[in-house]
Amino acid sequence: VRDGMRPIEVSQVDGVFLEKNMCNNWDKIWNFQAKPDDLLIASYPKAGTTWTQEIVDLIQNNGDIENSRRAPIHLRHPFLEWVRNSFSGIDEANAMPSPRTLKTHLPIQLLPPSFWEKKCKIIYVARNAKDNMVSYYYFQTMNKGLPDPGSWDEYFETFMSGKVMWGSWFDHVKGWWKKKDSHPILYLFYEEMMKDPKREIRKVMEFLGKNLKEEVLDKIVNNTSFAVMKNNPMTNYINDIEMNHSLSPFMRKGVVGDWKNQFTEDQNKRFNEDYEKHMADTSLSFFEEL
Ligand SMILES: Nc1ncnc2c1ncn2[C@@H]1O[C@H](COP(=O)(O)O)[C@@H](OP(=O)(O)O)[C@H]1O
Ligand SMILES: CCc1ccc(OS(=O)(=O)O)cc1
Repeated sequence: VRDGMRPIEVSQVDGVFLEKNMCNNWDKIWNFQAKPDDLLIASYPKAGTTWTQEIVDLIQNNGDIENSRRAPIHLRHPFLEWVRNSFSGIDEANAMPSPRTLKTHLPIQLLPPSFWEKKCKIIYVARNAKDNMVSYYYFQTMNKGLPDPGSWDEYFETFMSGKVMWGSWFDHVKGWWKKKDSHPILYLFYEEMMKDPKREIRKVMEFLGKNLKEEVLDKIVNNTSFAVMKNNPMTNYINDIEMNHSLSPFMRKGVVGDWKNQFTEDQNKRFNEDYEKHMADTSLSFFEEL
């Protein structure tokens, strides 16, 4: 597939749509050598990745705000599979001293096997499909490093068929959910993070084996709020040359239930029917409003 309007070509690895550069570099990605003390943050795109990254970074830095503002978030945590011009997430990760925190959007079956072999800790964050779809639509609108989404109605079909970058939302969230029973994976939900951020931040802290004082946790809650991250140039991607924030800001709304402003009644009905079928074989469930 070639997107004529943008400098991007899309291809597939094992039936999952990925940028062509990633597919051409697939051997290098697949053979990436993880280390036992690597921490991986994994997610479907637009599920709350950046939010989770900032929480993790602040916990690792014992709540030191200045330290977490040392660099934009994408430089603090290499985006493993991303390849662009001279940039390679794998090269960035290989050049980084340990302990490393890495980011990926790969579905479970495409994660380099060394992460399993080295028993690396993984934090996965998931978001309800409807809000995730709306957020992804606006992100593809503003990010010319991703395919043009077309109209909302067109995108609705594309998303439902899983023909988006990093593949089907359904396969992604279900695959990672299943794996958590046999591997150290902390599975977070965007909606739970919205409902009780301190409780979820504490979970991350415990998973990382840290013990921070209450006041430090409160500081992390405040500094990872939507409002603070939206104004923080180290988390809001304001200087990313591929993103046009005037079309839609990276830090867009940051709420649960925004899908109600986007889905038509018909789309909601169709979505719910398909959803039932796709999710019949999993114990995983989501809140789509708070
Ligand atoms: N601190 C925060 N609190 C709540 N939502 C946040 C957040 N930081 C980012 N987000 C939201 O998370 C989504 C981006 O996810 P990712 O980091 O995986 O790309 C966007 O959702 P919306 O587009 O719904 O606003 C963004 O606004
Ligand atoms: C186009 C590069 C890019 C940047 C960020 C992405 O997703 S997320 O913000 O981490 O969810 C995806 C692609």
